[in-house]
Amino acid sequence: MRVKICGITQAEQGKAIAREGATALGFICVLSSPRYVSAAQIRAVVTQLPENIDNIGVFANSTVDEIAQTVTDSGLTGVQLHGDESTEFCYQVRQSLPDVEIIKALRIRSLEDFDKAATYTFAVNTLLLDAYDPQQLGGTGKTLDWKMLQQFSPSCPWFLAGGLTPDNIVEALNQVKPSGIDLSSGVERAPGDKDLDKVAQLFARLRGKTQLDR
Ligand SMILES: O=C(O)c1ccccc1NCC(=O)[C@H](O)[C@H](O)COP(=O)(O)O
Repeated sequence: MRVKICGITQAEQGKAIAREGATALGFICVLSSPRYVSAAQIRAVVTQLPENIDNIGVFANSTVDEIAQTVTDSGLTGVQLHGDESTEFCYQVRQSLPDVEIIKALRIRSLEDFDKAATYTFAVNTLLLDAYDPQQLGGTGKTLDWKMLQQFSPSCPWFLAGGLTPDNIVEALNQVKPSGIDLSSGVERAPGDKDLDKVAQLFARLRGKTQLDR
């Protein structure tokens, strides 16, 4: 299973989290987020990481040119589209960046959103399901209805996100079988400042539960 830890801002924390077993790190490229990092800051982190780590930039309602420029400047290997991007826009990003993993994040409110998610599978490599919040796009700490997610089986790999913590991860994975998990505020001291004890606790619980990739 893939494990993505999102909202990395510091190289030392990124390196430590990769050593613990993360398969992917997420970097927030959304200016309004307290976890925002510039392309230069991302590059300073990714150059210190092992090559097998996926480095995912999280964008919301950016243009294709802005995304492509950030990928070039930073060394990102993946792009997560976390705003209101259409299927056509996702496809355009995929065409522009053929060697980059394209992840579409959807903020789920009801069962109907599963049908919407299915419409993106032709345009992206991977889906990510996050919790809905009227004020914040992501990093909210809110959980999804895991029981409802038992009905979600898209034709592409997908990440479960939203309020996952070392304390609830085993319960979540007992109910849902995603291809990967994504955590941010559940392993933080403050926005953008990861709590390495919580990260260690998370991987200890995962090792007892599931086969990690790598
Ligand atoms: O984390 C942010 O600040 C953020 C801001 C704007 C768009 C997306 C953002 N985060 C996206 C993520 O992938 C988070 O990991 C995801 O929302 C889960 O967060 P959490 O519920 O805190 O685990």
